[in-house]
Amino acid sequence: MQSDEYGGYVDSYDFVGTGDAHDDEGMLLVPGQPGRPTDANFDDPKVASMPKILLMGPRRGGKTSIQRVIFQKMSPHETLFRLEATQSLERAIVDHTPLCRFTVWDFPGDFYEGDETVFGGAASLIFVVDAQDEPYDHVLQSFTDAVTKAIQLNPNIVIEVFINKVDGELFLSDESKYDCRRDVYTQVNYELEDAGISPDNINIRYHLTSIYDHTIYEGLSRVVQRLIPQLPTLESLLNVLVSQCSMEKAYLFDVVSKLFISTDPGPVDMQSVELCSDMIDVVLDVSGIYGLGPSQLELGHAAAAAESNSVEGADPNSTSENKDGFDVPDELVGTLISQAPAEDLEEEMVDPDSAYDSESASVIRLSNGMVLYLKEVDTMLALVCITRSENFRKKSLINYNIGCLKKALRALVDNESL
Ligand SMILES: Nc1nc2c(ncn2[C@@H]2O[C@H](COP(=O)(O)OP(=O)(O)OP(=O)(O)O)[C@@H](O)[C@H]2O)c(=O)[nH]1
Repeated sequence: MQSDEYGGYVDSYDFVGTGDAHDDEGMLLVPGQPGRPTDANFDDPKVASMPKILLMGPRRGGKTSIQRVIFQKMSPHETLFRLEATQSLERAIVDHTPLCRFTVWDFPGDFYEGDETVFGGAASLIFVVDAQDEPYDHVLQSFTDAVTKAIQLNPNIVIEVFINKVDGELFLSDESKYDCRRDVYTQVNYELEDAGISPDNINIRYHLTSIYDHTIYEGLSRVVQRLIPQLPTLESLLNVLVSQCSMEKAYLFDVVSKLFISTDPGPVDMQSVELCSDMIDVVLDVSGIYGLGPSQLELGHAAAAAESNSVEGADPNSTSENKDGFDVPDELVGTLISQAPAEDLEEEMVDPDSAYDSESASVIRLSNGMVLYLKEVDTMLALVCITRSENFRKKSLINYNIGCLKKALRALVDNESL
């Protein structure tokens, strides 16, 4: 039996590492998330209509590692010994939250010589360059080939260059990273001009990334944000929330991938994004350990709330309509409960599906007087706010406004599925 939702659940799974599933064309199918079905049909109109992100670039640049670390929660160190060279196109569906759905196409190294029509329906082309493998000229020639074909077939495609592996001894200083970016940028422009393409006519974004730190999340978040048609609406909703509640910053995170899909229009400070993203780990870990007792499952409380000094636990008496008065659909609570089998507790990795639900909330007070406030706002979507402690006193006002935001998000999702 298969559910009609791709983020839904089937009763037969092929987990990563327990056997590879192949589609009709013999392509290896990789689940978008551990526990997701691998027998997804990429020809299904619903899947086919999702935006496509293409991962291309030279061999061992780090394409598969990026995909596995972000979307399948492989630890960066594991990529060292668990990944073999990609032999054929690998595709994955990323469908954790209704506002952000897409497919990732991981091509084998070197420029893809096969069917160029793949560029046709693609939203983004990410070209992954190994920053530690100088000189880049040979690699960037194949980049020019890919870009030329991509923009010929699809002028709307967004080109992103991930200058990957900016870590280790070679890139200890920020200066060395910026030098590397400048080298790649100059070389790309040179190659494009050589191929008769004016670099001014193509919008190419450059990201310095490493799977060993937060830069890869930042780079992919920027890519993914461009795929969301409702982004301007999300930004203005967050803007209203931030100004009404005198917050410093608010981010919407996909809880599973930990990519931030939107924020208010104020400047983004990556340290604060990292902090918010770490908070998601804390919530999932604490909920995974303490939030899944049988009694809580019966009551529909898969969430625990963490606070650095004190813990704000979920109200044991609350029902599916929580204390803030938000309407939490009973079916949702029911689904979440049914997805939390006891054996999950034995898994080393916390399954976000079972550790995160409509009751999930957490407050962390920092020693510098700032407060981080996390609240569930939609399926696998978390709002993480940064606010001064003096502005956090009117918590009911903040919760009321977050309730309004939640309703607006639901309306956006419902509109989308019409
Ligand atoms: N230091 C460092 N190593 C990385 C990073 N990303 C990937 N690697 C390593 O690079 C090696 C190759 O990674 P892959 O993900 O297999 O590269 P690929 O581009 O998919 O290679 P093909 O499958 O041959 O196309 C692995 O040993 C990874 O551990 C990074 O950000 N920093």
